[in-house]
Amino acid sequence: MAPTGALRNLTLALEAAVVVLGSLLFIAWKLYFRGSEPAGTWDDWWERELRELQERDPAGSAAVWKQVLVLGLDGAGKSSVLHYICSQKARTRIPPTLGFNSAQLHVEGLEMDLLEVGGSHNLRAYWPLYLSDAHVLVFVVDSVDRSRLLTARQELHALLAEEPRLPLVVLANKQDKSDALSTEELREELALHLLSGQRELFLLPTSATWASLSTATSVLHVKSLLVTLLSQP
Ligand SMILES: Nc1nc2c(ncn2[C@@H]2O[C@H](COP(=O)(O)OP(=O)(O)OP(=O)(O)O)[C@@H](O)[C@H]2O)c(=O)[nH]1
Ligand SMILES: [Mg+2]
Repeated sequence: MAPTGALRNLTLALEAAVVVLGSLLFIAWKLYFRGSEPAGTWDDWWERELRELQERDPAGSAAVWKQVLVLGLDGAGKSSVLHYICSQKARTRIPPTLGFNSAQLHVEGLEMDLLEVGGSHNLRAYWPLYLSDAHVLVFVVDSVDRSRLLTARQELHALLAEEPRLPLVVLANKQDKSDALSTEELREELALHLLSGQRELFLLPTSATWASLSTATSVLHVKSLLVTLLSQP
């Protein structure tokens, strides 16, 4: 029978060897990962690594959030514009918006929240409530709907009376139709010169249809404009 004392000594020696080996491995691991960095504490090293990672991957850093408010009379094409800005898939029927409709776009470090409030008469009373959170207003006009241009103009001017600085993008929509008014005619009809003052103002001809996505009136130009506009500090 082996003496108990010798067994205890062997166990102690083995434990000591494990501890020494563990310490050596830990030191080697630290030295290996620190490479040629100047001496610093463990915390310094970890913070430096994190900083480098964030610099290497700016998309991983927090995106800037901006809200785009999309308004205009019922049937002007707001939902269609939103759909084709966010998705390039053909859609045959887009139902009228009975309340709100929203879509999110993540482009170049920008988190864009596109919010449409329906344009029917009863919903227009809610439009002003959303202005204070908006970074830009997109106002969609049906370029064919001559009989309601005055209403569109009155609604737009009333809306912006208290918002002298809010950037405005007016879309002269349905330009694919042969009887559409031109942007020059709409600029006059909507009296846009009265709204320009201190704000950035754009008037774009658009066709919110799948067939027009690769044409000069594509809504993808609106997307580019919004990215440029909202990327400004
Ligand atoms: N030809 C053509 N039709 C369009 C265009 N934009 C929208 N439409 C059509 O117009 C109708 C109304 O479009 P919507 O996008 O629902 O209009 P809206 O402004 O969202 O209307 P509400 O939600 O009721 O306020 C739909 O039948 C669309 O397919 C366009 O540029 N060209
Ligand atoms: Mg709609």
